[in-house]
Amino acid sequence: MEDLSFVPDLPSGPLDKYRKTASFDWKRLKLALEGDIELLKLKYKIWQTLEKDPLFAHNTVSPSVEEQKRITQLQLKKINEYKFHTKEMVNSSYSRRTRTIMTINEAVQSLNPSVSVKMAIGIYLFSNALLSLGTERHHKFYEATFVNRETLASFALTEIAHGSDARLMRTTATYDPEHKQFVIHTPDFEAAKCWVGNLGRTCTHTLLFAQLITPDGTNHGLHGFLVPIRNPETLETYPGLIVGDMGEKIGVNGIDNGFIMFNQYRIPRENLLNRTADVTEEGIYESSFSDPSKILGAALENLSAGRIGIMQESCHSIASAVSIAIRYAATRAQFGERDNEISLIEYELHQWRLFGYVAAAVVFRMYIENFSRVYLNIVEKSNAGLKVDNLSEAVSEIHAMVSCSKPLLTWTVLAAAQQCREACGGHGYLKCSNLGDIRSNHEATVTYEGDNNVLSQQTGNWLLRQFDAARNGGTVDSPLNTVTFLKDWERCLAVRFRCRTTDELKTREFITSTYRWLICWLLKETHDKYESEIAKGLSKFEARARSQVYKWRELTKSYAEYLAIIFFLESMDKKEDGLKPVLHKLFCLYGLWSLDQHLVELYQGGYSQGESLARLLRDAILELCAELKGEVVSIVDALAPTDFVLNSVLGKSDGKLYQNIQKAFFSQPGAFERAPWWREVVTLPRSKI
Ligand SMILES: Cc1cc2nc3c(=O)[nH]c(=O)nc-3n(C[C@H](O)[C@H](O)[C@H](O)COP(=O)(O)OP(=O)(O)OC[C@H]3O[C@@H](n4cnc5c(N)ncnc54)[C@H](O)[C@@H]3O)c2cc1C
Repeated sequence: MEDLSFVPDLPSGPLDKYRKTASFDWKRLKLALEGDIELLKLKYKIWQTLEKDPLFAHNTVSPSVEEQKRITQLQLKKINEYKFHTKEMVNSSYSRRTRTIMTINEAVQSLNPSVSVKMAIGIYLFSNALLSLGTERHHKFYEATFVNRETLASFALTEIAHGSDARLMRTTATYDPEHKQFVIHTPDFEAAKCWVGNLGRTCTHTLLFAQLITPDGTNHGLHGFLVPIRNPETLETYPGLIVGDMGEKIGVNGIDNGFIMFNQYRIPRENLLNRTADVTEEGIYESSFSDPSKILGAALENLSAGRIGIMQESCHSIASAVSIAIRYAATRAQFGERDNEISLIEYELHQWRLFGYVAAAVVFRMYIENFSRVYLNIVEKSNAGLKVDNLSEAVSEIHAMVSCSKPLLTWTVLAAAQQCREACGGHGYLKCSNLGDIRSNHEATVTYEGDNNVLSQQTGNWLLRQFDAARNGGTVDSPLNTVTFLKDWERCLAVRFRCRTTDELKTREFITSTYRWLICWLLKETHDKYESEIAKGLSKFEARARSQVYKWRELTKSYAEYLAIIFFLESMDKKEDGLKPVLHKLFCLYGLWSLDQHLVELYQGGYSQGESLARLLRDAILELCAELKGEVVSIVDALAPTDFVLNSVLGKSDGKLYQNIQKAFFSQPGAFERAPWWREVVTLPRSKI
């Protein structure tokens, strides 16, 4: 067994009562959730290093927005100086290097999400784009960004008037053969690029997406360009640019989101990222794709890694949120007798509100860990020119998986953060509970890198294509095996609910087969609805828009939940035996808790009749909550980062709730002082004037 002594022991205290009842060793579970001991060590090394550095000390009062930007940028610089990205890591295989980058990002995210977003966009997304969209001639920019950390970049796609619909964006890059340059231009404010992270104050370059126009006037669609923005020595923007900071947001204020307008701004021809398409010196357009939308697709596919990063960060946010709420629930008592009050964790209602999210935190973590591994292996093989069976089908399947999983995870984490805040009552509303910051810093993930409601529609497209193939005797293209069952869709749909006891529901067979029924039924419903709209004469776009509510959207959500479940199970089977009983309970709780939200469809589609499905399902959920009560404190010990990183007065691992709150109140700057503005509000009696 691995030596886990580098994970510090937890202090003894009031939480011991519930720690003693756990059936497993929390450090072993921690390792199982991380999936790799070297990466777990790296995380602790980062946390322990940053804890000692005053630049990373927590503030008791929120600094001004400008100050948050300054601190975030300084923190990023310092992280680069610490060189957690060792030479060995830079030179390791693609898959190892990316997993290490992702680990550094996650470790930093738990401490300050603004820094990790800055780093993810400014270094990783940009350098990844240079590798996948650029060629040899862009390698020096890769070196400057990824290896030497001299360049900080940004990613400029969104415009004021167009976000989700990238195709109609209006920034142009017109080729000038005389000077061998592209001329970038913004026709008006509605076409200004906006929301661009790092652009407002700091970035030196941006990866710009603009409509490429050749001298014959042909528009070849959106392409990626490498565009210098600021002098790296003075941080002054170059002439021909109007660049501004977007001001205060409702979260992640350490990031300088900016807008930009280009006034006939010239860049060298070589700054076109030309892996998929190029323009010759004379101005002739050459592409390996015949369809311009495919070029955009290839460019945006690069975002998959970014979306996986968002999912990993979301796993950390939910882990922190539930850790705070569970430790609070175990140490906070309300009602009962004096000296024998009842801890919140004993209440069934409280368990039901929180334990589903604890289960989600564990299932998501193992799902994403397993999925990232599969994804990176495929990319690595394909980059190395090795044969990957059905590569293009695998890429489509991965895109479909990511496009519904990012919505599922980010939405669930947002709901979890809110529930955890409420579960800590008034104290949860304190800034020093950290639940407010976890929630508001997480919130934007449901919108950026693809708005959830729009992004998940792409999963529906792919699922319906596979369903069509299955119905017409064609091939279901699912190299990752996520929907191979569609070949037997009629048999899946013939399954009926037959259980008589809750134990029969607490099984992988019940949960997975019910999900397969649900997906097949929703596919059929969505397909029928879509076809009926087409039959009325609507275009494909209109028919799709008319098939979203209760159909397409439910379908992609169910598929995402199914993915989480099957990838979790595959991972669980490889874990040590001592952890399997608790992991099985968490799996069952997540599966049944999620199915509970689909009861309407299960009845509507005739999967079950009568009251027993709803009754048994809900009884099973409550039984699982009761069974997990003795485990849950140790589960969150495995999920939680160090106390310094968790940064919550309610969630400290010593469980000394009231001592910790007192310390926070008593050390609040100026807490006991008379208000400095007291003179302005006191009305003195006339006689004393
Ligand atoms: C904190 C933050 C950071 C960001 N960073 C960057 C960055 O670095 N670079 C960058 O380029 N962009 C960035 N963005 C922008 C982000 O990518 C866009 O906000 C996102 O793509 C959504 O586009 P939009 O805001 O124009 O929303 P819209 O497309 O206008 O959507 C508004 C609403 O309408 C709904 N909607 C749209 N189309 C449909 C449809 N067909 N059917 C049903 N509903 C629909 C959407 O679901 C959404 O709820 C950032 C945004 C935020 C909040």
